[in-house]
Amino acid sequence: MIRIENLSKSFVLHNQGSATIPVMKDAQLSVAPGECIALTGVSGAGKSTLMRMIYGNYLANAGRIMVGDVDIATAQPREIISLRRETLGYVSQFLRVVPRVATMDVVAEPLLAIGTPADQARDKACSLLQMLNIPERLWSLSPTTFSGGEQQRVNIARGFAHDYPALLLDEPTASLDAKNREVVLSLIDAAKTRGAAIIGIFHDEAARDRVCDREVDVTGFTPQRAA
Ligand SMILES: Nc1ncnc2c1ncn2[C@@H]1O[C@H](COP(=O)(O)OP(=O)(O)OP(=O)(O)O)[C@@H](O)[C@H]1O
Repeated sequence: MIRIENLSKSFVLHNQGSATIPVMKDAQLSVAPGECIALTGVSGAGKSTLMRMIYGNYLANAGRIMVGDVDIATAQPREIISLRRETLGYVSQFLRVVPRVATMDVVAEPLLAIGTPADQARDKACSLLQMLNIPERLWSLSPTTFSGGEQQRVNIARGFAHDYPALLLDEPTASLDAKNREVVLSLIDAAKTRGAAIIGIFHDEAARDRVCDREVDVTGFTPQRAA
């Protein structure tokens, strides 16, 4: 479902004499439907950079990033937007809150975007918010004022509302209590069971061991080692 071939990335710092920082060279990675892989490696090794390239936020310098039959490395913005709507989900660490939009609608939005009838989208949103222990009295409020953990759970509910065939998870269990952490792990398990291909960054080692089938150490893709 996700296949990365010969992927390379350097950052050019235009405001610092165009200094070039090579971060990744010839990265290879393949994730099958139903498989969850963990990106590992020391801080600064390039885990977030790889994730951002797969989501199309950072442009690759060379190589291919196939998600289904779309190559993100060369796709037009329009194709990337459509891929993100239908195929590729991303649970980032922080919720990007739109002021004045009710929590329930924040969670239902990805379903409405693919044409799910409003009542069905709301039902799914409510059941996810319930599972993730967001008190019902908060559902009609904007999550702007929610605690860090509450915002993260709203973000997870939103990320799991639509059954994306491919899913990127950035620290999905960070700042969660034991009970909610279990809920998130069960959502990941369920996504694998329905055939989602998942790539995650998990600093929570026990969580990683529970849900990941494989670890990929991105240090192996740093230019010095690859040379
Ligand atoms: N936008 C950017 N501009 C310039 N350099 C960047 C940019 N983003 C990342 N880098 C550099 O790329 C390297 C990899 O960073 P990245 O954030 O991907 O590492 P990481 O493995 O996710 O680290 P951590 O575990 O600390 O989050 C670092 O040396 C970083 O300074």
